Amino acid sequence: MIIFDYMEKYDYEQLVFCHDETSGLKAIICIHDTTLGPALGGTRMWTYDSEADAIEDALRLGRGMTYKNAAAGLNLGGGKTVVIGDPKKDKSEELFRSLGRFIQGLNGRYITAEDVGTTVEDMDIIHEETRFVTGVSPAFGSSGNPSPVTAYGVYRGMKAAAKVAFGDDSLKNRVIAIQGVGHVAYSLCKHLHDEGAKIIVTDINKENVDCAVQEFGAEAVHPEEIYDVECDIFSPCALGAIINDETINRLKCKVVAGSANNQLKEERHGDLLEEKGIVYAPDYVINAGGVINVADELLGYNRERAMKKVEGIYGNILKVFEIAKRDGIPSYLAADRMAEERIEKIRKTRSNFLQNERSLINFNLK
Ligand SMILES: NC(=O)c1ccc[n+]([C@@H]2O[C@H](COP(=O)([O-])OP(=O)(O)OC[C@H]3O[C@@H](n4cnc5c(N)ncnc54)[C@H](O)[C@@H]3O)[C@@H](O)[C@H]2O)c1
Ligand SMILES: CC(C)C[C@H](N)C(=O)O
Repeated sequence: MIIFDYMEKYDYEQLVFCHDETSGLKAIICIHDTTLGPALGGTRMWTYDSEADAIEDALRLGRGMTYKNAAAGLNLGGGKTVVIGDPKKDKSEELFRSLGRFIQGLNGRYITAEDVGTTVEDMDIIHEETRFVTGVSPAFGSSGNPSPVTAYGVYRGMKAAAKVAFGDDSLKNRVIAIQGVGHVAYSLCKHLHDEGAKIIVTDINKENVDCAVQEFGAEAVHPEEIYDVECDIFSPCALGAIINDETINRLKCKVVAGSANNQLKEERHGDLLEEKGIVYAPDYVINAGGVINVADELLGYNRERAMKKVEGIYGNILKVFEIAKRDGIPSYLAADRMAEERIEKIRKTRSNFLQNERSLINFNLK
């Protein structure tokens, strides 16, 4: 990959390579766009096959956060960190403190939180070195693990998508097939079970499946069978790129609505879902509950205020489909348009000179 060509193509601001010999830290911090505010996005720890893969992931995920934060109505730009390493073997206090110092060095242009491979405990260590971290333990006045809140947002967005597809947002007796029943989907199952939905789950981790079967009366299927099950809603809550040429013609659902990031392998798969008459709830709109919740820490965490905003994911999904109808485009493009329109409007609104610009973020509270 020619890095500057890629950065120019998608208008990236900054890419930071972090190395620390003592801790073995090798990390990449991507800041995509800070028009709306400092870039907020999680830290992913993963065993990448190559450095090129890690750079590409940081770039792709950082840009995704710009769209997610903008569409969620947050005063935040988008960024992400990737740490090259095995989260099961390579974590240490010195590694996360070292990362915290690099983040502190960016002086608030980038704020981190949890992502795949990192936990509240890791954020607590980063917090030793920088205040530009969220998703820290409630003991610090912070919001803690974002997953249950992400799940609540997905539940709200799923109801909105059901309203678009079926004209009724009730999930009672709806058959919902969930791929991956980890942190987010476990909490999602609770909401669905409480509303009387029929749940089908799969996971490569048998313990997670057993738990969903016992606690929520879910039916279990083999991971490869999940694409073929007859259902109302298919909910991808494991991996990205699962809507692809191999899976798309197998889907027997009316709605795709789940927490996984980057569900469409390529944009054209969003067009194909539209052609098949499947209502697709764009991933970064429906899964924004976690970032909405951690972002509230920057104002002085107030759970009630944060949850009210997460409830709003219902309305955000409906708005996406209004734009899709207005402009005659598929929902994934409508979501992009919604985010881009907001960024452009705020860019213009804030372009005049102000002697004392008001900061929308209060870092001193942490
Ligand atoms: N945690 C959050 O707050 C949050 C916020 C936004 C987006 N997301 C996204 O939602 C998804 C789930 O996040 P999570 O925090 O629950 O992660 P998790 O790791 O706790 O859960 C993922 C689950 O998927 C399972 N899985 C992996 N590969 C699979 C496969 N091929 N088939 C079936 N199951 C498989 C794993 O065993 C695991 O149980 C991820 O894509 C993540 O990026 C999470
Ligand atoms: C800030 C984090 C809670 C973000 C989360 N990992 C996401 O992808 O939305």
